[in-house]
Order: sequence, then structure tokens, then C-alpha cells
Amino acid sequence: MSIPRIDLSNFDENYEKIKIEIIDAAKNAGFFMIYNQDSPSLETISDMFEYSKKFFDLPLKNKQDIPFIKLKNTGYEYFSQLRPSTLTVDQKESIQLQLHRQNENWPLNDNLQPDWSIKVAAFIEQCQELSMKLLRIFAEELKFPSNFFTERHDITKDTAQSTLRLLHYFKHDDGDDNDKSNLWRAGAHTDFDVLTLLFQESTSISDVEPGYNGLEVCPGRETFTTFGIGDKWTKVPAKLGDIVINIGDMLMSWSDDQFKSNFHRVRIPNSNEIQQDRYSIAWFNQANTDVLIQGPLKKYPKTTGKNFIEDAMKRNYSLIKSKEEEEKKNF
Ligand SMILES: O=C(O)CCC(=O)C(=O)O
Ligand SMILES: [Fe+2]
Repeated sequence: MSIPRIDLSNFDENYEKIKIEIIDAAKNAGFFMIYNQDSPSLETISDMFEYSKKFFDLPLKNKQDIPFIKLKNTGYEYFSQLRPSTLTVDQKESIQLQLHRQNENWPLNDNLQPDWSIKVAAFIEQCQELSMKLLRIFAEELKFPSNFFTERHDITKDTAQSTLRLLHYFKHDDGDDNDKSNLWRAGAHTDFDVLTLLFQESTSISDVEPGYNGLEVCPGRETFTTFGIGDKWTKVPAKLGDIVINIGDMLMSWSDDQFKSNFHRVRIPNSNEIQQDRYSIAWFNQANTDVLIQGPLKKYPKTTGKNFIEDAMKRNYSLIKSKEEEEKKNF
């Protein structure tokens, strides 16, 4: 299966055509790529990767000054994200940033400030604006008012849950001959959120460079409750400027499973491939904590933005526990 690539140029004039392409992609692949959006520009995206690297280049102890707070989904983590699909931790470090927590849990390091926070905040606002343009399409398809999702994703309120995540996957040592067969940059998972915008990096927009690749998606998931993992994976080449969009579990539920939240993963390059660090940036749109979530067909019981995320975390945790038990038995 190929991943649809959708041209967003002249968005207002081409709205109806773009809408058809996006809805088709959301109902089938669950993933698509967009390009030629007004904003963020290629230059802004490329600058964001430099700001991201500036942060990750800080000494570990400085990064750890911004602790990861699970329930707030904010802060810095280092080799700590355990995936139910693999029972191993992702080979990465990442920081999650929310606009309304700028004075609470953002890096204040002198090497970054003053412009780091200003640039990151401006980027968040651009991601938000682009996301709301896309979510209008989903709202209309579900016969909700056009601004339905915009009103429910207010990132200026204290109840906001949307998050920018800067990710850095470490380059593996050539000399390291430990078994990597079950190690992943990001183990297979679906996203909990409504809609994810994922920015990948390449040094040139025309050439795809194998060293930055690794993202793979698995289309064809039927329902978010099964945790079923298919085995046909499609490669999504890294290309600066192509924004990868995926539907998350929250929108799948909100659409009574019409839009598909699909599994994806990031693999470690094989020994015969170029070895290099990988950086990516994700913007996760999540409804405010107090928003009521239920699809037009009422397929699932009504829940709130807060409970939806907490339940997803609990489900993940219990899946890890039951898989660990199973492995112990088989040992
Ligand atoms: O880095 C990537 O390409 C994917 C990241 C991802 O899927 C996630 O953080 O949810
Ligand atoms: Fe993801």
C-alpha cells in the first residue's frame, strides 16, 4: 500500500478536492503526507530541527532538569518509553512541550535562551493553525459544525493537552554487537491523540537520504481496542517538507471507527545501511481535558479528553504487565 501524498497549495480554492483526498486517506490508509502548506514553511521546519538539536546537545543533567511528568504529558525522557508491542524501551530521548506550561516545564538553559522558547512557541502556533485547518475537514465529514474541533482544542487554556514532541534517536555504535533484533527506535504503536503532524528531516528536499529513514506504517487496522498488529509494513521516506499526518485513537473513537488510527514504528538502520542519528518532531493534537468525546453514531460510551488519555495509558500498562507475565511463564 502506498501512502497518499496530498498537495495543499491554494488551500481555500482547492478545498473540496483536498477534502475528498484527505477523507479517503483517513478512512483507508489512516496515514497521509501533505506538502505545499502555507505554514510552517520549509525554512521554519528546518530551523526547528536546529533548535531541537541545540536542546539535545545540552549535557544530560541539564536536560534532566525538566522531569517527565506522566499525567501532564510534559518534560524530558531518556531511554524510558516501554512499548507493549516489544517490551523494550525506545532507543531515544525526547522532550514534550505544551504552550500553556511555558513557565512551568520548559528548558531555561542560558545556551538556549532567549530565542529558543520564542521560536518553539511560534512553531507550536503554526502547527496548531495547520491542524485546525485539517480538523475542519474531519468535523464536516462527521456532520459536526466546521469549528467543532477548533473549539475543543484550545491550546491557550489550562485544560489543553496538545503537545509538541522533539525526538532524538541515537546512532548505534558499529562496534556494538549486542543483539538488536528486538530493539527499536520506536516500537510499534498507535498514537493516543486526535491527529499527529510528524516532521522528518533530510538535508535536501529533493533527495531522500537513507540514513534518515526508518519510519514504517502498517495500514489496515480495524479497531483501536484490539491492539492487533498486522505484519505488512510500508516505508515512509524521510523528506524535509513532507509532513506525515496520522489519525490517532481519539479521532478513531470520535468517528465511530470511520477514520483509522494505525500502527507505526521506527526501525534501527541495518548494519549495511548508513548509520546516523535521527531527529523528528511530532505535534500531537489532543482534545482539552473537559471535552466530551463521542461519535455521531454513539458506538462508544461518552468519555472526556482527560479520561480518554488516562484509560489509554492504563490499557498500555496492563498490556505490558500481562505480556511480561506470559514471557515469565514461557521462560
Ligand atoms: O519519529 C518518528 O518518526 C515517529 C514518532 C512517533 O511515532 C511518536 O512519537 O509517536
Ligand atoms: Fe507515533
